[in-house]
Amino acid sequence: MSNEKTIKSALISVFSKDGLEPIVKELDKQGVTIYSTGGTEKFINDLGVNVVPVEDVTSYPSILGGRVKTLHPKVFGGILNRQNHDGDVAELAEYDIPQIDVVIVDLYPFEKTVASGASNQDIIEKIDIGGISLIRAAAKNYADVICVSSVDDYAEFLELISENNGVISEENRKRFAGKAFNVSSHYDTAIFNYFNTDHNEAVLKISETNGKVLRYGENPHQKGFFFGNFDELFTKLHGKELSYNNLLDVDAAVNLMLEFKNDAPTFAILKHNNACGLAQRNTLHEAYVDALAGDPVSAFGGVLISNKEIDIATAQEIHKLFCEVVIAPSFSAEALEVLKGKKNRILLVIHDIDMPKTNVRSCLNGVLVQDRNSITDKAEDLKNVTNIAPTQAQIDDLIFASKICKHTKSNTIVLAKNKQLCASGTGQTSRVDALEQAIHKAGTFKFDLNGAVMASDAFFPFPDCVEIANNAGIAAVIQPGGSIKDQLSIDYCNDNDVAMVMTGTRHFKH
Ligand SMILES: NC(=O)c1ncn([C@@H]2O[C@H](COP(=O)(O)O)[C@@H](O)[C@H]2O)c1NC=O
Repeated sequence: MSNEKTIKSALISVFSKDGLEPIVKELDKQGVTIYSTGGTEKFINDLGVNVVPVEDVTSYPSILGGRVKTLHPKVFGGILNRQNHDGDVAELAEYDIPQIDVVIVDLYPFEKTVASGASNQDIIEKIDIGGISLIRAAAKNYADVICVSSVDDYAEFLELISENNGVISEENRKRFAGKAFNVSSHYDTAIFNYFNTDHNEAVLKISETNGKVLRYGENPHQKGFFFGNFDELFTKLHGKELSYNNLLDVDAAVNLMLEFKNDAPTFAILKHNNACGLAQRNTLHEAYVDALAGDPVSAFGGVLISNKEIDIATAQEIHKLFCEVVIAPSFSAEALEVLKGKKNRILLVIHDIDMPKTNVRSCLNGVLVQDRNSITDKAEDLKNVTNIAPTQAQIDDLIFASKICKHTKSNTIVLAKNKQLCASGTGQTSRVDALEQAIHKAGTFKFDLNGAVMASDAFFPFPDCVEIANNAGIAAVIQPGGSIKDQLSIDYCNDNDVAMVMTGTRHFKH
């Protein structure tokens, strides 16, 4: 597939002029005729390079405030004609249409304008029409034309023309056409998603152009990729590349800690997406020590997150533990110095931005999409259903436990006391199993469950769980309620002086 073509003419119309200068100079050196639009033409002129205004080709001015400038048969004829087609060649001559061999476009920055919070009118004006049409036309006719559709490709294009003195193979023209359709489809996806903010259309369009190849997927024999903007959420200060499993744990950790964002110092340790330790204290150091006490065995190799700056005292404690990732809103300089002491330890500063409002996951031969679980149980939402009401300290613990429960794999039971996670049962097929796992674990790490509270992600279908919990010393329970047999659990609690509140909100996490 060699079919080489020598560049003799180029149409350049770019929003950002950054990085264009060396290309213009190289094209000029090779004697290429350059056509260009308003601002780009001025830029090229200012470089002292000869340039033909596109108006000279179209014999028409740029109109409607620039909405129409290259949209003309003489421009698109010059790009779309087939050079091996006698009819096309004759029409070019008949209508005095110049041949165009290269199209270089940088589109109006639609996504950036949306992200900047600009007005609707400003955003609409940043929907590029002429530029996207130039890209599509040039890419379609890659048999004769090369399309440079992004600033990201300038360096490669410059190398191609410099090395081969303007001669471009069909292979390269086709490759650049592929890049161009990537640019145009991504651009249109962004526009569609702007118009479909209320999800009125049951259509999912995701376009991620900065995919990252991961070392491997969940296991070494699986390929893995991450499609997303990691740098928007985090600044990575130190450590090895994040793996597929690290990313999943980081996601779980961030979502969990958002529940405690504005609270007193809180520290969480996660393993395989579930919290194995979490505590809230007056200082971060105490919070870390008590989070670790929740399960010092599971904490090995875990992901750590705090809602406050990591100070030196906390860092010195953390440094004794082998952990994969530490995430915090900031690190003091001394803390950073200590934590950098392990070469591979990943240190991430989390930025203050919102997480997406929807969750997406693969399902069968498609994807499932749902709203993010944005409900956090609050004291004012609790309905006391037992004769005795929980004390204020118990209410605080119930809310604390419920927040952890919401971010733990179902079925789950979370046991907590004095703002410390005592233990949880995670991802069990029965609620009783989850509770028994939690009680067993609490015993392993010597927690006294007398006076502790229990949170359940879903209702109790039978009174068995409250009975087992009461026998373990649990004093108060939080659950959504909604079982036809709720009364049996309520009766048991009343007979045994256990307080129970209902939230009306289920927190399944599958
Ligand atoms: N209206 C048109 O015919 C048209 N042709 C090219 N553009 C865009 O105009 C920009 C360049 O404009 P200028 O050279 O005037 O700075 C580029 O982002 C290009 O994609 C156009 N603008 C928007 O659609």
